[in-house]
Amino acid sequence: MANVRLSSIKKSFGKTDVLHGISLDVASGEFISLLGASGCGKTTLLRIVAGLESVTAGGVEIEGVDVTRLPPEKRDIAMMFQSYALLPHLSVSENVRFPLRMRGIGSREEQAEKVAAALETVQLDHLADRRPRQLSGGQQQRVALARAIVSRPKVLLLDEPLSNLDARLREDMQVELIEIHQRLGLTTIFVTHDQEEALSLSDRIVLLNGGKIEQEGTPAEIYSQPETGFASNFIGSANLLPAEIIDGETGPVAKFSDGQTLQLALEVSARGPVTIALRQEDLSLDANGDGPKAKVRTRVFLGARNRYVLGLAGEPLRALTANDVEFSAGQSVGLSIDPQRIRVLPR
Ligand SMILES: Nc1ncnc2c1ncn2[C@@H]1O[C@H](COP(=O)(O)OP(=O)(O)OP(=O)(O)O)[C@@H](O)[C@H]1O
Repeated sequence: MANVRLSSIKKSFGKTDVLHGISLDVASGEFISLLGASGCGKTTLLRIVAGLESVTAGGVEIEGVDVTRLPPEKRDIAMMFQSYALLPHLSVSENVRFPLRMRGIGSREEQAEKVAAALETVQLDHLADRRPRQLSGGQQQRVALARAIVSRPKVLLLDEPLSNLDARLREDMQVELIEIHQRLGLTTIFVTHDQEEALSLSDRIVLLNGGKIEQEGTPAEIYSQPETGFASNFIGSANLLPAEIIDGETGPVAKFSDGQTLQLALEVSARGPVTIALRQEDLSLDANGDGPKAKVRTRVFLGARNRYVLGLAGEPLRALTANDVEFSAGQSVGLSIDPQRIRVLPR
């Protein structure tokens, strides 16, 4: 049974349609990410699951029970936001106990046991008596996480919970979230606009675009088989180039507007106008390469890598290389790419 089932959810605010019919099953114990650009409706969808927002049409089921009209406290879910809103006058353990108290779950002793277990899960048991202001941002984040998991909700909803943390802490918390999820097996819906975060954390990614599901699949599927230009560009920020597929001497080739061609995999059956998606990290540059020639426009030094911006058939083309690959502006370089890594998308 699906743990969470969303059926044809629509949401409008006044005359603005924000969600256009979202259907989604989340399996028990699954970690799913709602990924998309700002304004695509991720938070609205999460708030609908939580019961903080009503639907305009459609329904929400949790473990087979229709909860569409139930208030948040009757849904057995927990939500953690970007701003974690701890109560400043309460200690860490009192903050974590708060949802148990509000819902009258268990005796005082049972509550204390649950609080201790939740604090241990997020490795904060030694700071139980501190006040929030005596903690670092990352520690406060963990208190909020402990508070969210203390009642072992059926569904854990996380809305960009790591976006206030600096890069290093964020990576640590990502690893911690994965471990906690593995240990507790909570069904989790995670909202993010960060593709790397979605790729590294999720069992499944649901890519949203303008209030609709653009594509869903495992991180590997979404990364290596994007089905649309939007998906290719959003995940791994691919280069999207207009081209025409024609039959070359050794199978299909993509012909660009300047007449240059790029070899495609033999099994590509499309012919005619298409969009070719080339990932930045899949392109190799070689001064003497025999692939299509592109002209170097700029180089951006990224530390471990270089990003080159080149021009191919009048279109900008970005390529990531090792940091010791040196070309100068204006230089013409040959491109090569494994034909299997080239995605052909309908135009
Ligand atoms: N209460 C509201 N009243 C009117 N419009 C709203 C309301 N809440 C959200 N919206 C609009 O709905 C759209 C989707 O908002 P939502 O917050 O769900 O997007 P999001 O994908 O989570 O974006 P972000 O990553 O920026 O939070 C936006 O255009 C937003 O302005």
